[in-house]
Amino acid sequence: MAMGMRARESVNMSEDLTQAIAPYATALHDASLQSHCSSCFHRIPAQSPHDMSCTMCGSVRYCCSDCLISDCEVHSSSGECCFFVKHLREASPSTLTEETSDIRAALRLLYSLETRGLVSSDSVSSSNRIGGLSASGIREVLEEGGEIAEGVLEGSLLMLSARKSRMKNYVGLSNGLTIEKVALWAVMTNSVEVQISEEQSLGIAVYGPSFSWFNHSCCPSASYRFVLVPQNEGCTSNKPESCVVPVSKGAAPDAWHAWQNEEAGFAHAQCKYGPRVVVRCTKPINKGDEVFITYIDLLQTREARLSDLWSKYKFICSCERCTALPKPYVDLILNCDARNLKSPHNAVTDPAIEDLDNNLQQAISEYSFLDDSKACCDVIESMLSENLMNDLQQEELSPRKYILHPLHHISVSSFMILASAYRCSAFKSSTDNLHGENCDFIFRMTKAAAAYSIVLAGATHHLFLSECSFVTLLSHFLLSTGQSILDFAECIKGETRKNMPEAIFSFASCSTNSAKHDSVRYNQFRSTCEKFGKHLLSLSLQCWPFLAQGLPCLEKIKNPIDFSWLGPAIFQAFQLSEEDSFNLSGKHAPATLIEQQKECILSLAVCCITYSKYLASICYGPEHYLANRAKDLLECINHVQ
Ligand SMILES: C[S@@+](CC[C@H](N)C(=O)[O-])C[C@H]1O[C@@H](n2cnc3c(N)ncnc32)[C@H](O)[C@@H]1O
Repeated sequence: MAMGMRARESVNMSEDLTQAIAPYATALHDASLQSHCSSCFHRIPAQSPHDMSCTMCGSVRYCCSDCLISDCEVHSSSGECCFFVKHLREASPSTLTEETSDIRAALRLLYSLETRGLVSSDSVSSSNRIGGLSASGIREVLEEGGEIAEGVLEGSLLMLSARKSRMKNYVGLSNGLTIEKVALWAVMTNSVEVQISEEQSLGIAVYGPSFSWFNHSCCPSASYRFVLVPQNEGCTSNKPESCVVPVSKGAAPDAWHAWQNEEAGFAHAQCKYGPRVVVRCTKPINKGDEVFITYIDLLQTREARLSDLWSKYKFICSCERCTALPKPYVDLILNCDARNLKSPHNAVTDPAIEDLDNNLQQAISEYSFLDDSKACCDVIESMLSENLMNDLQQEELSPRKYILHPLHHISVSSFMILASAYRCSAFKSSTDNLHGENCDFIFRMTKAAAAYSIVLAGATHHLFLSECSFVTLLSHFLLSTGQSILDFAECIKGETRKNMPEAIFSFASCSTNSAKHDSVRYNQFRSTCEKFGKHLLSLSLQCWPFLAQGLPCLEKIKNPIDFSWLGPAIFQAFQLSEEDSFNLSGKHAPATLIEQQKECILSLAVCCITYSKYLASICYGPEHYLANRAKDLLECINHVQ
């Protein structure tokens, strides 16, 4: 038996499908515990006169007395407070570095459900559900063993020990399951990362059926965003009617009971201040169709997506994208050797790709654990120099084992890491550069960051034109591309331009007033995206040779926005003018920095940011942090001009 959500009526893209849903339980990540309020998730200002912390464990902080009062019962009675005290006292130094938000959210969830009488051991045993939330896959994960199973076993023991002092009686289930294991697994498979700014996610939240019953698809029709309740204002629910209703594949009396409970306001009573989630439609949806969100990164091959979903959730995805035959264009292209670009349908997966993937993973871990961005860039660039195609004609004869092209998943992931690592190097260097000795180094790092982020955004845009669920990723990448190009424009601003004729965009965009009924017609959306694409293309034609110069891997890429130079099997996105086609042949644009190119670099930044703002308003609404950040950047540019 499984639950899902379907549309009550036909919905256009860019409409909110749900009201702001309050969480069942939340937990800040360990890294945010000292900087953010454990109740409302707002940042606690330095030296705030209202700031308070738990006097028992000292591990959670609150921004004001209202937040403390609303959270202290669940913090202490769930066992979270005791968990902090015991965990900090008894844990070995190695386990202290492990993230504990899953365990704390599970303690809180269990306490909230138990106090509402929503947990009975019989129903948990028979339905693999707790408080209406699915815990399906728990038997498989424990039988299979491995890291995740160990996490569930160890975490549930810590939960048990934290709850013991307050528990009236121990609840065991059949087959060695305990209520703690089920609650922890339910958190692992139903919780979402709470992201409210471009910084790292703050923590996790578990919502009731009205959010947790949305199933996954690799070509989803909806996205979600978080809304923090304004400080000191409890959330009053004046709820507009939701556009989705549950659908049950089989009889599910317990699940329906939980649904009715949530409808009656259980969650609001529990988490007065916690982050709300809103689901929004990113594609037109017909009445009665199931609505899907995504649980994973969509820019992966089918094999990687299936493996991700199996290891984290224990299900095999059978969505449209995973089962389509022949495979969809994006999946063919993400996974084929450059020599097979002419007939990607016939390509077979070469085992040599695993070595490249391992190299990449190794470089990523060096970057994230050792914070060594230089070593990371060296490893990835040397892999790309060896394996990224030079010229398609010659590659056909090449005896090399595997040849990458710029739309291959290894290349796209490499661009993503390089864009971030170069930006980080430039940033570190500029903060150390008080006397201006590193100017040349900073210039090179900033230019590399801008160039790699343009090709990342260009490759994602190309894939998005044939699979529009990449829209959310594209809006994020375009914003960071715009920011990287702006950093570079700042570096070369010596003789700043006076005007930017290419930067004036007059495309339809979302209204900035309401989040609910901003619906956009799909055809209008497609044509706006194509216009933005053409702008990106014409600007990149002028400045790409200069940006890629000195970066051997990028010099192989003739144009980072339109990839038709890769051959006729590559989906051609734009109707190119003769002049553009001539420029794309790579024989034309100069590789030195001339005045016109400087203008064009800034215009490219403006175009990326404006495009990102448009897409973010569609996916998340005009008040989302992404759209707001884009607005701020555009205002800043206008101000400087
Ligand atoms: C957040 S819940 C979604 C609602 C769930 N179907 C239920 O019955 O409550 C996540 C769980 O739903 C199941 N699920 C979600 N998407 C699925 C899909 N596309 N195919 C099969 N199972 C899926 C998995 O068991 C997953 O762990």
